[in-house]
Amino acid sequence: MAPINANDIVEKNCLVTQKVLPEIGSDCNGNEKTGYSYETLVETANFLLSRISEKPNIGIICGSGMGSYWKEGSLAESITDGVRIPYEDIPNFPISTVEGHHGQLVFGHIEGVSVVAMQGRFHYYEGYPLWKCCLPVRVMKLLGVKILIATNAAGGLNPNYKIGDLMIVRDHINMMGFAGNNPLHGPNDERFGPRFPPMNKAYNYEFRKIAKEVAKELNIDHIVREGVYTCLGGPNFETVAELNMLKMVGVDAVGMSTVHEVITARHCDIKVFGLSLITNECITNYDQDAEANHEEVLDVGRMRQEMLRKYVSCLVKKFSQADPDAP
Ligand SMILES: O=P(O)(O)O[C@@H]1C[C@H](O)[C@@H](CO)O1
Ligand SMILES: Nc1nc2[nH]cnc2c(=O)[nH]1
Repeated sequence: MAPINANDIVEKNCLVTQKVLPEIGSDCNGNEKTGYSYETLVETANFLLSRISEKPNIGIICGSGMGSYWKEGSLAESITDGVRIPYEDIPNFPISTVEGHHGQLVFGHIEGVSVVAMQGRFHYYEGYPLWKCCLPVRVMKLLGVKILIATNAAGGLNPNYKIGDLMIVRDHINMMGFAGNNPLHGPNDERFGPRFPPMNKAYNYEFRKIAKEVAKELNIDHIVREGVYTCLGGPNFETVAELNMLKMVGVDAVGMSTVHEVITARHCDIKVFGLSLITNECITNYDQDAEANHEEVLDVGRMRQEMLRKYVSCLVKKFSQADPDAP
């Protein structure tokens, strides 16, 4: 009998179990996939359009504790005329593996505005390359989305921030990008956007101004801050030395998402508003007993659920009125 060749087993298993998708591009060694083709994402968008009766104007990414779960009173639950489509039913979509992330798209209305919300997002630490984490943003573009509200849970590094505060994202530092890990890495398709997109106006000025005004109207301005967010790859929380380094370079809040989604959105000319819920205090000295943990992140999300629902709902309405492109 011929000896068993491990390669044959792997290859056979791959043929049976691997769903072959038309990913495009490669790195200079010719083996790293860098995206799905425009045409593939059009297929995904057409599938979704066949399930809904109105195109969404605003896309919302519900992060950990920001409506990523389906609970009474959450932002995603407040969407009226809701059409819910689980990620696993959507052609070419990844699936959500994070506790507290429901894993579905919700189409419908908030304050009369047509929206699509991601209940749960995709993270690098789940094993997805950045382009795949951001695939839904490109699909949103193809669905007609003009504005993206990207929310996240983050650790508060600014010593003035308290647990439960909200941070309007003024800007980000693309730490993973410093090492060349970027969702736009690989061949560029001009139908999405330019090869070298600017990022100095990543977070829309007008929306940030509106968000501060709305915070005053809702009487929550005492907990609403504005600052700089950074994303690290995760899944571990940071060491004391790492946090002190981030503090030195001007980071106010640390998370594991958003930055690459925002880059992808700006690349295809979607206007962006970013909002972080400060779910824990970053520990920047060695004397503290406390340790960061995901349960605390979800608990603080639950605690702020009602306020976030109100705040983001108002923002949806005001952004839609302020955006001359949005119907
Ligand atoms: O999905 P987001 O960025 O809101 O969630 C953050 C990052 C990790 O997924 C999780 C850690 O608790 O919170
Ligand atoms: N990287 C990181 N992500 C978070 N998400 C929620 N809290 C944190 C944190 O402290 N660090």
